[in-house]
Amino acid sequence: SVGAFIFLVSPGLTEWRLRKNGFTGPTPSFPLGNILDMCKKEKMNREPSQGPLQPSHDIHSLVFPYFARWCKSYGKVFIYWLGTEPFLYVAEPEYIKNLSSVVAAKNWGKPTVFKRDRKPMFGDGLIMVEGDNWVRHRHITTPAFSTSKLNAMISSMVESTSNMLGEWSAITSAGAREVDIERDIIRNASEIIAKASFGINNDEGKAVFEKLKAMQAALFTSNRLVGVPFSKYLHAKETLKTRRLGEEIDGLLFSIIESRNNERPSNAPQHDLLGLLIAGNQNSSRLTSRELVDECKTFFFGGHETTALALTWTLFLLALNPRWQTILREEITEAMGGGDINSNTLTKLTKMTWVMNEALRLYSPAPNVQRQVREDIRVGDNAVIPKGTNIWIDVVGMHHDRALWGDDVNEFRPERFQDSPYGGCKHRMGFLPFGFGGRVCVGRNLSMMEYKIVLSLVLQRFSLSLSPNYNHSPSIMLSLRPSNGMPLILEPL
Ligand code: HEM
Repeated sequence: SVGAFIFLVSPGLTEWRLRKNGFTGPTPSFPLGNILDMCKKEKMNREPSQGPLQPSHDIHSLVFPYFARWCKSYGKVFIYWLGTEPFLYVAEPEYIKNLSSVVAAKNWGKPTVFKRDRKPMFGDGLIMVEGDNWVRHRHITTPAFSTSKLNAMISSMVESTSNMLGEWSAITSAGAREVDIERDIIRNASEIIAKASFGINNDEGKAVFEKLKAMQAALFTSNRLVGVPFSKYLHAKETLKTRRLGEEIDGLLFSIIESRNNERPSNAPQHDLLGLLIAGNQNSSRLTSRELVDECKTFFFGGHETTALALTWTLFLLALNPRWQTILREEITEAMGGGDINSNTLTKLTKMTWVMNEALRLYSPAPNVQRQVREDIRVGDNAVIPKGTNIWIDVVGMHHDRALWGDDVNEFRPERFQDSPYGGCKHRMGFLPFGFGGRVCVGRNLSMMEYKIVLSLVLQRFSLSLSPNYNHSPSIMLSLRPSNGMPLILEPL
């Protein structure tokens, strides 16, 4: 049929146009593109190369062996193929700056493959919407993330975290010392984000939370082959399960929104993000209930694992660097002055901000930023990037690039952020843990607040070291995770 013909031929045409425009890259095969190459090399590099207690932070060739290899042959900007989709690989900050000056935030697309595969998680929420719709979503969501609004969430974050630490204390006082902190930190962060997004103080909220967690577990098994045609049929059972859970979650969120819409204005306003969106949802560009549902899911999926992993990798780095545990503990004690954590305390934790940045640099939870070109664009001399090309920005690659950071690139040195918000990187677009331009992460203040609260409470109660059972194997499962968990030894203080 004509459809099949276009399906077979159009990637070839794009490949031809890209090559004609001077872009090189590994030769793709049909229909998998360069995927086999990517899978093969990944397995070969899985052998642990160091002892468990001296893990190396030089992780680029470990997590993206194929990119590290292709960079050697084709440089920091080249084309590769995920299935039948062309991706422009970019690990060159100046190139990103140029892209950013040619394409306005609202004209960026998100890769179609990525949208389709993540539909159950993000729907048409802020991460995925484009054009004028993105402008409208961004405009309505941004005020909900203002510092004054977020401050109302501090006490609930403290409460959830204190429960987790209570469990850790019970474990240590029963004689065990090793805890897989990754699992608990993710669980805590998912509770925090559910409370912050739509509230879980009633049965409906609790049910949404449980189903979202189940959906995440199902997505992990089904979402591996991004871009390969028909791959969802290989995981038919999980695909079906996710779809059913998705419908149940939507139904519950719709009814939460409906009952909130029907509440009298005299009722106490809800301080979660959904409540703030509903309160700010007055004029003609308001978000529909469908869109509000998708924002709730977007905040949940976009907001908890990323923050949890920033914390997990930080605790790992601190376990290896006891001196920084002491430095932070002193800063926390001084900032709190014997009182509780509040918004004032948090702003005083400047060294903790350096540590967060350094952890986000070495182990960026969002290992890449993805975009799609909606119109042919011209970057630099004559090279035209054809409409439909996906852009894959290798954040891990840039964060570990010696040419950008210097010889101490793979060392944990938070003080590099003391005088520079880019950590002394030679190019300010070389440090992109939260993306760039108008589409930069809307939740970064929320994540920083949560990060500081959790880290302060942990460091006040425990001193940390790495368990001999830890096996250093960071890998990409949507986000950058320790593939064998994060067992730490906790010493109560
Ligand atoms: C350490 C934690 C986090 C990291 C590393 C992170 C990272 C990112 C990155 C890389 C992007 C893409 C930006 C781009 O395309 O240029 C993004 C966008 C986004 N993030 Fe985050 N994020 C974090 C926490 C959060 C939290 C807590 C929330 C919400 C509660 C959130 C919600 C979003 C949303 C809605 C977008 C889409 C923004 C837009 O396209 O306008 N993120 N984030």
